[in-house]
Amino acid sequence: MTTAIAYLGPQGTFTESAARLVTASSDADELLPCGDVIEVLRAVEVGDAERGVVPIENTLEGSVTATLDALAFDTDLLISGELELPVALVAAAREAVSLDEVAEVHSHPVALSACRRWLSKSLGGAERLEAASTARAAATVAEVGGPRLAIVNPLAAERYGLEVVARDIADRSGNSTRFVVVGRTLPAPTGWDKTSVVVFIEENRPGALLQLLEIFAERELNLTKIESRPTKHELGEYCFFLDVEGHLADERVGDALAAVKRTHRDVKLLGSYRRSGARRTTEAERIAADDAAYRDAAGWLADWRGRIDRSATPPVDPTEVATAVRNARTGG
Ligand SMILES: O=C(O)C(=O)Cc1ccccc1
Repeated sequence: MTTAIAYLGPQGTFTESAARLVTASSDADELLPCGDVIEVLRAVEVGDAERGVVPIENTLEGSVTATLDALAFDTDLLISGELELPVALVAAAREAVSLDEVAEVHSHPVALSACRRWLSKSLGGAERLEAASTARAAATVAEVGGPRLAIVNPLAAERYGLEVVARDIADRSGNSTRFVVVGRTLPAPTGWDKTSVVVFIEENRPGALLQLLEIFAERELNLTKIESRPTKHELGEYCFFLDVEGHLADERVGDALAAVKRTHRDVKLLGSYRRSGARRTTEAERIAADDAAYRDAAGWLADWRGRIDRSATPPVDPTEVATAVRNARTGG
């Protein structure tokens, strides 16, 4: 059984840095670079890797839609963890080039969008070419050379022998990316967790989304993400990606998910896993206290249900009472 970790490659991607952190805290013995997100998932599905690491969200660009769609439509693997990393973007070329000579800029769509302003200000005339990853773009530019730039991780520039021509080119500082670890396991609760689901709303009717959100609001559950994506069946038909604080083993979260399943049926669990960032003790305590209250209430109800006498017949029959009342009125 392999312990390899598949990731969006080739070597030098931001995802590789994330995968290395996962390796450092596990017994994984090998990193397996893959050409795109679907390939990462396939590597785990066929057993070439035990887990996979893929980018899911960027602070400047929002969701990595290829990943959301792959998780919703192309696999039954589950998210088992997440991590957030700062992302520094540089522009690099095979040999020194002046910015006004650049004819092509290659990179992953998220990286191209994250430095949109710099691109239009400094490279207005250059063609933008999307690559499967930043390192893929670096490899292309290293191979072809000429008046071409790749927008990449500084480490990738070094690895592919490129020369950095501009640094810190993202539209805002503090650009970071969230990566998820996917596999077959549903990890146990840690007290600081998150649950991701996709809900397919069957009927397009007023209030359908509100009804879904109310399930969480009524239970005082915090949603950290809500995003709609086309279902790809019909124009105008959407599904909703929700991230809710807490683990599906938490009573309150379980209760909400059961309500979502009851009202929407077509619900896909994407995973229940430890949230990134430091655990907030007060929040963890609230969840524990809350679970105790839910269990108390369930126990109270179970006690009363246990006292039901199923052999007892009702002491009065309403139809007999109605007949008696009518007869008394008519003097019959
Ligand atoms: O292409 C990469 O290096 C990736 O890991 C995907 C990505 C691209 C841009 C920002 C963050 C992650």
